[in-house]
Amino acid sequence: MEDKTDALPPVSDFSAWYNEILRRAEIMDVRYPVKGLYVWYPFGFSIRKHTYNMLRSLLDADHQETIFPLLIPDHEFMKEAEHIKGFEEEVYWVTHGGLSELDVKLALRPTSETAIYPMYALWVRSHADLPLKLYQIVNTFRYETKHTRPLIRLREITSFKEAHTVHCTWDEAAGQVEEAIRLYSQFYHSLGVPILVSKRPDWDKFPGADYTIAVDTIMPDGKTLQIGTAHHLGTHFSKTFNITYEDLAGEQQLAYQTCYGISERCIASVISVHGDDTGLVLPPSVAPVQVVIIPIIIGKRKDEVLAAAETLCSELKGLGIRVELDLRDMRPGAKYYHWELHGVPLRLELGPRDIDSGTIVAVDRFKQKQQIGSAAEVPALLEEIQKAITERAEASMEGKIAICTTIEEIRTAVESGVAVASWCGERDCADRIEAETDASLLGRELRGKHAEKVNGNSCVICGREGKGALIGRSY
Ligand SMILES: Nc1ncnc2c1ncn2[C@@H]1O[C@H](COS(=O)(=O)NC(=O)[C@@H](N)CS)[C@@H](O)[C@H]1O
Ligand SMILES: [Zn+2]
Repeated sequence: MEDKTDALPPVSDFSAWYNEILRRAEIMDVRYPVKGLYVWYPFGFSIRKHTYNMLRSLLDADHQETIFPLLIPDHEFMKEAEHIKGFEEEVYWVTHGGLSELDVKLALRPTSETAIYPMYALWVRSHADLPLKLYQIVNTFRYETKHTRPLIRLREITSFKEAHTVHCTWDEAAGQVEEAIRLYSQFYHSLGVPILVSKRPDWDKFPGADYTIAVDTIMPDGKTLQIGTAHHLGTHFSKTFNITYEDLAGEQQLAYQTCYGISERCIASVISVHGDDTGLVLPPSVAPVQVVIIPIIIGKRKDEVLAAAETLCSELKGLGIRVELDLRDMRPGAKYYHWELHGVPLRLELGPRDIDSGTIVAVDRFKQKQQIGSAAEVPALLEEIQKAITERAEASMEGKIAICTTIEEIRTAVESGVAVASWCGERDCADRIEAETDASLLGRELRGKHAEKVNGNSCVICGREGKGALIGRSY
């Protein structure tokens, strides 16, 4: 499925690079005949599998996984006014079963609040049932009218992890939102993807939420990608869906809720943030192939080399490493090209000379070469590569964040990344900043060290005292 006729576009031509890498590295096939729907190649699906295994292992510590129905009756979907306003232009409807028209039209879930919360109303009876913390990883459907793009803006979101929690008090729900962001930070750290956390301005929060905390990363073209969100829902939905619990005094109380979601944009971030002009660069944590062994087969010692390579391969498998032994009838160089394109973090070369000297040539994805003595050294090597990939991405993001004190500086900064500037918090100043820089006000930074550098400075628009805000172009 890969042709090497012309070279991969450089990452600096990001849009072309991104489209090409999805095909060349066999991640997604964009030729499916419905706009906004794409097909996972097995290799891409394997990246997804390892990535979502990581996410599940974090969630399963104190959430339970389940699955709710895809189809939502319109009378449930239309219950919460703000939620409807936010989604009525994006929701797909099913109106027929076979040849007969349905008496109740059914929404394809764009997100599952209105599928889940009627059931939560039946399940939640007492404070003893709380906190309730469930998640599902399902496909959801949004009739996106902006430019659709594989893994980034889909009409069928194939890997939508949505968690929905129920609590006794507003503060407990607020604590859960914090916990969700902590979990997302851990998840993205395991992918080596650096993040910016911010509280979205009120006009950008999730429909029906009290507030929204968002996780963004900066893509190679300087645009931000929102790769996770956590919402405090207050009692907006518990009022509408009558989710109440009996408290210790025997009184009925409205429950407080949160929900938080991640989609396959997490895969888009791993591909984009780490990729280089040679192809994918996959952190060992999620690489389908962590180590590839290339036997250097020379003439009469072929059998000896192959035997040594087989032994090395089974030793690595014994260490739980995802390893491929490439026995294809190709020049080593062509093999190197293939595995580098597929982002394999570590290549081991084994030839007669290496056998004689009892060493193995180890070449990491950044083409750093060294000799190792045995398979036992490989786990530590993979950890070093994980760290190197993470640090490289963190440095790259830091280089895309600029402290700004004027609109002109913001305008320049958002060409290649994110601006940090002082904002008074008023909407009309935010509108002016967005209009004059053609970028979005991402919000007040949380858990980060950038905004504090401009806290107390005067607002870049009105001059009143402001606090640091993040501004950037976004997908
Ligand atoms: N069309 C889309 N394609 C790919 N990912 C998307 C799309 N729309 C949203 N997302 C991702 O899904 C995340 C959660 O979506 S959301 O609307 O913000 N939040 C919810 O739906 C809440 N119910 C939390 S699960 C977003 O942060 C964004 O990263
Ligand atoms: Zn202002």
